[in-house]
Amino acid sequence: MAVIEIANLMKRYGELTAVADVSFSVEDGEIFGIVGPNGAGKTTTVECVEGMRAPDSGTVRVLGLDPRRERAAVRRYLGIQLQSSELPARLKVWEALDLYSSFYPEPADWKRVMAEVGLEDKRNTAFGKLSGGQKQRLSIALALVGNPRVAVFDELTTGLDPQSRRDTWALIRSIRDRGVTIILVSHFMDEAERLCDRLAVLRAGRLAALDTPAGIVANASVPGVDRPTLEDAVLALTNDPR
Ligand SMILES: Nc1ncnc2c1ncn2[C@@H]1O[C@H](COP(=O)(O)OP(=O)(O)OP(=O)(O)O)[C@@H](O)[C@H]1O
Repeated sequence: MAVIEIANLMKRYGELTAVADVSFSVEDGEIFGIVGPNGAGKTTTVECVEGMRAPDSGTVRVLGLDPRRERAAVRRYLGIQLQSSELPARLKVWEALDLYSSFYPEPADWKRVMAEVGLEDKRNTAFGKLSGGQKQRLSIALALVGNPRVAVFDELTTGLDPQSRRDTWALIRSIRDRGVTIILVSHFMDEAERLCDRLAVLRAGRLAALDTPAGIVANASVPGVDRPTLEDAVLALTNDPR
């Protein structure tokens, strides 16, 4: 079953066409990655899924609902990762979780979510005193506290040390194993390869490829490289002057 369906999405900012024509579906229980260079339209695409931007044309459906016209209903099903700078510095970890869970009609038990992301021992710590990795884990917890069917993570592990990145990947897998469908916007090809079931590769607002990471590598034509990596394949697709 498709949880998210995007058909011929187009979005302009004035003269600039950020998303020209993008179509894909995300299946229930997938970890679906969106990759591509800066400015390719990744964030704009997920903002249309979240209902934060109105498409100029095309359709977006989340569990069959229109994220603009049925925004309140869609918000109940979607967990969105905050940019970590968006929380007040003095808010404590438990207060943030308690506050966010109050926004949802059927929230998860925030104490369980706090334990799942490994922040129990920081429950009384103010947001401003957390390390970068702990802030990131709190932002993941806040995306999960509403008990979402779909969670959207944009640049999940940017700025994290190698161990924290691996811990975050394990956390994302365990969230998926609980039945949450995940959309991940990433610049890290190792992350996309290890975590994602399928990838949409965007280039200048269009789909350059839609396949499993292994499928993208297998179909890549990277001149002069015998055994291309996913990064080689994605760079070849997104640098193609066609
Ligand atoms: N609010 C806005 N107003 C005007 N132009 C915008 C706005 N948001 C994004 N853009 C432009 O739209 C294009 C696509 O931006 P978008 O943020 O969707 O790309 P992205 O693939 O997420 O890039 P990045 O990897 O740098 O985050 C870019 O050229 C960007 O400058």
